[in-house]
Amino acid sequence: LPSNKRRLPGPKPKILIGNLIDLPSGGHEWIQYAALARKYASDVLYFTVLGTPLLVINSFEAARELLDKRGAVYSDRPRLVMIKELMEWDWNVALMSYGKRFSAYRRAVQQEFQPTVIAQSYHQVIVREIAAFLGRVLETPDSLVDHLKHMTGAIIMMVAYGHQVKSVDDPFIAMNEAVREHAEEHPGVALVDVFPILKYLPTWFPGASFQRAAAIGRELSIRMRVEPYNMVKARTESGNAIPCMATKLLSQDPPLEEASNDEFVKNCCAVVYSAGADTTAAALRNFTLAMFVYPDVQRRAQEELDRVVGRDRLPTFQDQAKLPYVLKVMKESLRWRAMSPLGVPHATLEDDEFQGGYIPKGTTVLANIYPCTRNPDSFNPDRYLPTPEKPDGEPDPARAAFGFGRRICPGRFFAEDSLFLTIASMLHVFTISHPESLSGNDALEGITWSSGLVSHPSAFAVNFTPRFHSAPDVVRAAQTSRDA
Ligand code: HEM
Repeated sequence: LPSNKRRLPGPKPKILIGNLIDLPSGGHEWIQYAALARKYASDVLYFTVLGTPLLVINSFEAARELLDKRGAVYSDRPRLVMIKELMEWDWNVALMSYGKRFSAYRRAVQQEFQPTVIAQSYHQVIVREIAAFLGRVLETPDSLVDHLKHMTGAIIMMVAYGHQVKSVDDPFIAMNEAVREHAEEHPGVALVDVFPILKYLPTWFPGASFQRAAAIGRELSIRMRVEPYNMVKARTESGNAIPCMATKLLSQDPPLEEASNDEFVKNCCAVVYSAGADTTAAALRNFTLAMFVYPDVQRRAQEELDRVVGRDRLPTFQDQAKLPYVLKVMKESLRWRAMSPLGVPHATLEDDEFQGGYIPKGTTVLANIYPCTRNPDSFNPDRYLPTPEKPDGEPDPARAAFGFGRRICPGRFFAEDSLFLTIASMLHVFTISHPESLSGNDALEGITWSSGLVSHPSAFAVNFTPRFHSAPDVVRAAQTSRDA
């Protein structure tokens, strides 16, 4: 640090390695960062790792101030040698450095997922896949994880590529799963991110196992972009195109920043394919857990559904305005456990100062979403109701769960819509319960959440019991009418 600059709070760096051994690891890192923030009585923590600065933000206010209000400075992404350079995922707008090329991609993705387009073009896909999902849960209630993978994958594949997923063994779902597993085994911060020089080691070099991992990651990166895209191209050429994001972008000119429209469309659709399914599935697993941990919340939501929807049909998007409690259950599912607890790292484009401390250009910035929301442990949809002290209720958790500033998730409206209707439908059709009828903290015993870009709860057993006699008929009727 320049001698006239003050270092922000955080553990004292050691010679050469800096804070390498102070960085939380071994799971639930977001809780460890929050504890460090309390220890240093600061909502921002500053580390240096082998010369590279890292800032971890631990409060909503600091995240708003830095990432939202100072977006011109805080919207870059770090170098990420392993993912971007070795695995060659640099085509992915979520990882792209800030600049003209990024803006062109971001604009295209954002336009496809604004509320008017979603309502016009995608609601019907969501509605159809939810009916199919409910049917599968009725048939094999023990396979929730597979059913969620199937549904979220099917929605995204239809929206992005016009591809109808027929089973959880669909090759594109399997490919996405392979990417997810690979990312979990080889998390973003590999040794090569700390020592970029390692990138030049050949794969056969002892200790260069990351090179072999990178080779697999590279192959997946290519297949993921090329294979679904080629399918759309082949269908278009044979006159059987199904309207979707890919066909729409193909009919337009590429932005000036990109010479080839093929590449542009391939990259835009692949980012939606890679970012859109797993996050939504994680949110729905957290929701399911919360429902047997908090049976009173479940009951209140179901009373509202009985009042508004009755028992002859499934809930629809048109019911949303009349289902304020169910909507708050959805919001609370975004807050209770973050699907992406440390978000995607931002990076600074210029030197900056905050609370009297210095933040150099090129600092990696993590927003720890976990402490950004208060009372993290109780699932309480009533927290959003106005009180005399808080006339607007507590802040909408979507303002943290989807990240911040110019990099905020462009899929957030789409994600919230899919979550709302899935949650309303699951609550309408099923009583969700713990197999041994446990509730409260006892029902959470032993459950942990994975680290990584997307955080999933560990496996848990759950019972889905049709809530009323005709519930299976209501689902079957919805499947038939929506298939027609
Ligand atoms: C519950 C579901 C979802 C959650 C919790 C979620 C969360 C996030 C978060 C935390 C970020 C990082 C924001 C930041 O850097 O500050 C992000 C970025 C992104 N998300 Fe989502 N997301 C979800 C669903 C989706 C969906 C459905 C799509 C696609 C339609 C999508 C597309 C993207 C893209 C393209 C980015 C990169 C944005 C950029 O770098 O500018 N996400 N998301």
